[in-house]
Amino acid sequence: MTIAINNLHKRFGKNQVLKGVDLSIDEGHIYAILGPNGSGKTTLIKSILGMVIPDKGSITVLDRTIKKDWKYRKKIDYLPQIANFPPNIKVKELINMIKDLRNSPSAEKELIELFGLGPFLDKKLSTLSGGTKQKVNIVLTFMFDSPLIILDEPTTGLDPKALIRLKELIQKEKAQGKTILITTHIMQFVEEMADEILYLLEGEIYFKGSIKKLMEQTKQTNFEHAIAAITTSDSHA
Ligand SMILES: Nc1ncnc2c1ncn2[C@@H]1O[C@H](COP(=O)(O)OP(=O)(O)OP(=O)(O)O)[C@@H](O)[C@H]1O
Repeated sequence: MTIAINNLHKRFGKNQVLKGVDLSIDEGHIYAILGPNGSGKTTLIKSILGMVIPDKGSITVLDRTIKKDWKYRKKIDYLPQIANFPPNIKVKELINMIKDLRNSPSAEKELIELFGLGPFLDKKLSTLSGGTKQKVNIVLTFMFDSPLIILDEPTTGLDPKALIRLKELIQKEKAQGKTILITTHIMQFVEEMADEILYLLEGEIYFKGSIKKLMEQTKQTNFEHAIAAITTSDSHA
């Protein structure tokens, strides 16, 4: 099992965001973490990354309890929802900086080509468009070869060509046996990419299963409608 989460709780002040999340993630699949705005998707992801400290519960990543060992983070490639990099550095400086920090083999050249970033390498980050910045973030995420990939809203700002490239890239990683977690509000992306849906609601995993299972349980023929119908049907995990 790639990730095992038991009875995870997290509160910010009076806001109890996670109220006992139980979850197991198997190797080699693409999981879509879904749920309404503010349901705790990013909080769950950050807990797995050790960036949010849970109040209660346990998380193991690649068979290690994460509390005791931060080194597991080297095995995760993470694309944050909002990346805050220094605005005055150039794209190639940023790529080199991240390479130095990770000190692992990296394959940035092919990715720079894939997303047409060659002409932007000498440009400062502050001068890039939102979509171009996202392409840079995608390069930074995928240039390492980690068994676990976590993508928080990866499609933000991407044009159709870049979106196709991203989808191909994710499928390629899956074919290599990697485990991929994705949050997104783009249901077409989920329908095309996800093997399994994890639906967070009111601090718990409300539904876990394939798209087929979701359609059957909600008695819907359209995926977007099935997602919208989760809470009104008897789909509780
Ligand atoms: N560092 C923090 N301090 C205080 N509250 C926080 C913090 N991080 C998240 N929250 C709150 O926790 C709740 C869940 O936020 P989170 O970002 O995990 O939701 P989400 O499901 O990812 O939402 P979205 O779909 O809008 O991205 C929200 O009410 C948010 O305001």
